[in-house]
Amino acid sequence: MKSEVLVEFERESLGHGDRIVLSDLSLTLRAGERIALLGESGAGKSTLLGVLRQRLGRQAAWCPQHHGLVGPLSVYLNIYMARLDQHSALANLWNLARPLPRAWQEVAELCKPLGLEGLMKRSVSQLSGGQRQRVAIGRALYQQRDIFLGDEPVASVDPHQALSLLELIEQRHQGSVIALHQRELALTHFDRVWGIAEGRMVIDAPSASLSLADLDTLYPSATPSFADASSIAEQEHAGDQDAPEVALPCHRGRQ
Ligand SMILES: Nc1ncnc2c1ncn2[C@@H]1O[C@H](COP(=O)(O)OP(=O)(O)OP(=O)(O)O)[C@@H](O)[C@H]1O
Repeated sequence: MKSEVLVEFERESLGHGDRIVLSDLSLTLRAGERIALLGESGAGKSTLLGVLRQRLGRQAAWCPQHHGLVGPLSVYLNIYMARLDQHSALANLWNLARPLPRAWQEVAELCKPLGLEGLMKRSVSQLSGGQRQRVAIGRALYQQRDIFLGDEPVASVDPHQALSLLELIEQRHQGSVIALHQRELALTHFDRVWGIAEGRMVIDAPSASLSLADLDTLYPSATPSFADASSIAEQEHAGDQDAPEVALPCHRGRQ
């Protein structure tokens, strides 16, 4: 039996004002699905996530691409802000000046698996890019919603952290739609892949049925021919005996 349909698009066009980004979109998001959303920069991942967020409303936790954190405020307050609407105005005001013990404890428990426990009092403007990204994930987790929507939430962390963050997100949500560029993770840690290219959803398939080579087709501008690549290498490293070999983009996906 198929699970409940959460969002359905039927031959729709999505975009910004008069500008259409995705045409003729037919797509179904079902309860419990973990979806990796792939596509070149500018393909329309954020555009689709924005519409999903509108349609899912309070079912969805949101982790934006540029984090949306308030630099001068502490890690604690940035995470606490995710539930401002669940507390009274007085509690919120009090918390700005002096954290309430219960809220502090809740945020501290969340900070542990994010590796932020020693940083709760530090202002976000004093954190590294990866630490900020983990605060942004923490804020989305603190919303305690069913579905996690993330716009490249593991783009600034190392591969090991990316894995453990995805696992944490998975443990705490019934489903997710996550934009990312790590094709291996898309195949190994998600049920389904949505792939956008040239204004269309060109891949909508179980990850188990896809290969890295299939995902490479989403990045045409990152796949120069071997002849082109070696000619670039020759030009760039002419006369440079110790120059490193040019790494071909996406080479592991070729079969
Ligand atoms: N507010 C906006 N108004 C008009 N056009 C927009 C707006 N936001 C994005 N676009 C355009 O829509 C297209 C898709 O952008 P989008 O941000 O959805 O891509 P993306 O796949 O998320 O890219 P990236 O990986 O670089 O974040 C781009 O051509 C972009 O210039």
